[in-house]
Amino acid sequence: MKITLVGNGRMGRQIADVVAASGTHVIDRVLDVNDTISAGSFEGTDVIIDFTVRSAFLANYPALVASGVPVVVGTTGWDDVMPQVREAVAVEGSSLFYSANYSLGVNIFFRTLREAARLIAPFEQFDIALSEQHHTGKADFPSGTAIKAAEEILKSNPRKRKVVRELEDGRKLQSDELQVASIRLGSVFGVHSALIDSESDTIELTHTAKNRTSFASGAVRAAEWLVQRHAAAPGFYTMDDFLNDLFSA
Ligand SMILES: NC(=O)c1ccc[n+]([C@@H]2O[C@H](COP(=O)([O-])OP(=O)(O)OC[C@H]3O[C@@H](n4cnc5c(N)ncnc54)[C@H](O)[C@@H]3O)[C@@H](O)[C@H]2O)c1
Ligand SMILES: O=C(O)C1=N[C@H](C(=O)O)CCC1
Repeated sequence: MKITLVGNGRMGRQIADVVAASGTHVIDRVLDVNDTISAGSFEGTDVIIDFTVRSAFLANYPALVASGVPVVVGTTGWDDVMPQVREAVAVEGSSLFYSANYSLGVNIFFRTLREAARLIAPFEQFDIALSEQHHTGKADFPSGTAIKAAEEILKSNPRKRKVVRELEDGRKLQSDELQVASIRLGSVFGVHSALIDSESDTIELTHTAKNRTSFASGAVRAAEWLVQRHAAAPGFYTMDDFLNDLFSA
């Protein structure tokens, strides 16, 4: 595949390394903040992989989608505009794959968490909260991964109804509120924990990223899958579509 990278930061460079090491694909173009991006920027490329920042993604997604080239998006922090992005993909008949986290390990963590949240739901003695830690260069909080983990808990445990990202002094957390706490620390690649507590015990589920390789190799695998999928059925895809294929194969 000829891959165009949008974003030449920590993740863009990691993807270029993974692609170079694989010897299977090539990086066709690398576009960053000083490039003018339009639908025409992607002519002749097979797939676009975008790891930028919220503001860049909001500015660029109409061009990415209008190019007709399938797009894998790793950029986080734009969940609030998901309906508009889905609509643009449908109108253009293009394909876009989004995951807040392309690591297989994190996606196994999500499924484990979904089950844990379901199992504790009937037992009021068990409370649950989430924490995430990332490097100080990260622009968004909570992490996209933590937002997705929180969605899994809300779906599986009716005792939690809304997410609280920051606590205000003097206000107690309500029992139906799910706290998601964010820490920015040094060069941490990403640590996500679900903390389950009762009077008798604690259960902790933690995923710790040891480097960025699994994010990058997961994004490249998602790109391979999306190129095939786009040819058969263009649309908006997520990790669940990809993993359901992978796990059932
Ligand atoms: N989905 C995943 O698996 C996963 C993994 C790691 C990081 N991320 C997310 O990926 C994103 C990038 O992370 P990073 O650590 O590489 O960040 P980074 O800050 O190192 O890189 C972002 C890059 O985007 C570029 N950029 C800014 N504005 C642009 C524009 N208008 N057009 C094109 N490029 C532009 C910046 O110059 C920079 O090179 C973040 O949102 C992060 O949360 C997702
Ligand atoms: O380093 C980052 O930035 C990461 N961002 C993603 C998120 O917001 O969940 C994935 C983990 C690393």
